[in-house]
Amino acid sequence: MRIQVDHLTKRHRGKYAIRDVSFTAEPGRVTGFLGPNGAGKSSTLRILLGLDRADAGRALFDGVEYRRLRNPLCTVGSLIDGSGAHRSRTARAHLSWVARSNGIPKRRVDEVLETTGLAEAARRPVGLFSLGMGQRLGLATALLGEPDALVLDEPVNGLDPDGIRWVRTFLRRYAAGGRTVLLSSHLMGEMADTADDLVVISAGRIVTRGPLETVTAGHASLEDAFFALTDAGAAHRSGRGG
Ligand SMILES: Nc1ncnc2c1ncn2[C@@H]1O[C@H](COP(=O)(O)OP(=O)(O)OP(=O)(O)O)[C@@H](O)[C@H]1O
Repeated sequence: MRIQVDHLTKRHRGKYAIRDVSFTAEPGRVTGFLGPNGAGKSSTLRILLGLDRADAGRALFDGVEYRRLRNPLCTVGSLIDGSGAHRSRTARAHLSWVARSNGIPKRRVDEVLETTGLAEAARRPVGLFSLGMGQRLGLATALLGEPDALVLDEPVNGLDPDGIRWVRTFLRRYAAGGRTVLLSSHLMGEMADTADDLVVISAGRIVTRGPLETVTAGHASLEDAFFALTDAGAAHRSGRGG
C-alpha cells in the first residue's frame, strides 16, 4: 500500500502549521518523518488519519482517503496520542473491545499481546501501565487488524533502550514483508537506524526527502544533515555567531 501526501496545508488561527507538504511512503520501506518539536509532524499525521481536515491538499492510502476506507483498522494501523484505552480497563479488555467493534477475530488479541510483550500484563488496568507499556498497548491496538500500513506518531517515546530496539526490529520486519511503515520522530539517531527513506520537515515545510543515504550524503551523520537543512540548524549557527 502506498501512502501519498499531496500538497497539504493547514492553518490554526491564521498561522501555518503545515504548508504545501508532499511526500510518499512506499511498500516494503520504513519511512521516517523527522523534524523538531512543533515542525508539523502531528498536524500532518492527524490529517492523514482523518482526525483533522486540511485547508488544502489531500492524503491517500492507495488513492483512498482514510475516512473513506471500508475497513480502516484492517487497512491502516495507527498510533497517535497514546493507546486510547480507558485507565480502569485491562489491556486485554481494551483490545477485545476494539477487535469486537471492528469485526476482528478474537485470536488476534492474544497474538498482539504476545507480539508486543504485554501477555504478562494483559490483566492489569491500563492506568497502572508505565509510559512504555502504554506505547506497547498502542502498537498492539494498531496491529490488531493485520494492516497493510502502519502510521505511528513518535512510537518510541517513553520506551527504554530495550523497548526502542524492539520497536525498531519489529518495524523493519513489518516493512520487509512488503508492508508500509510511516513513523514520526524527533530522534535523529533512532531514525538513522530505523528508516529506509526520510522526509524531513521544519517549520511546517518539507526541507528534504529521499533514501537515507541520499539525505545524509555529504554529511558526517544524519544529525549533521538535519542541522544543515533545518531552522534548528540556522538558530544553532546564528547562536554561535556563524
Ligand atoms: N490545534 C491547534 N491549535 C493551534 N495551533 C496548533 C494546533 N495544532 C498544532 N498547532 C501548531 O502547529 C504547529 C505544528 O505542530 P505539530 O504538533 O504538528 O508539530 P510536531 O512536529 O508534531 O511537534 P511535536 O513533536 O512537538 O508534537 C505548531 O506551531 C503548533 O503549535
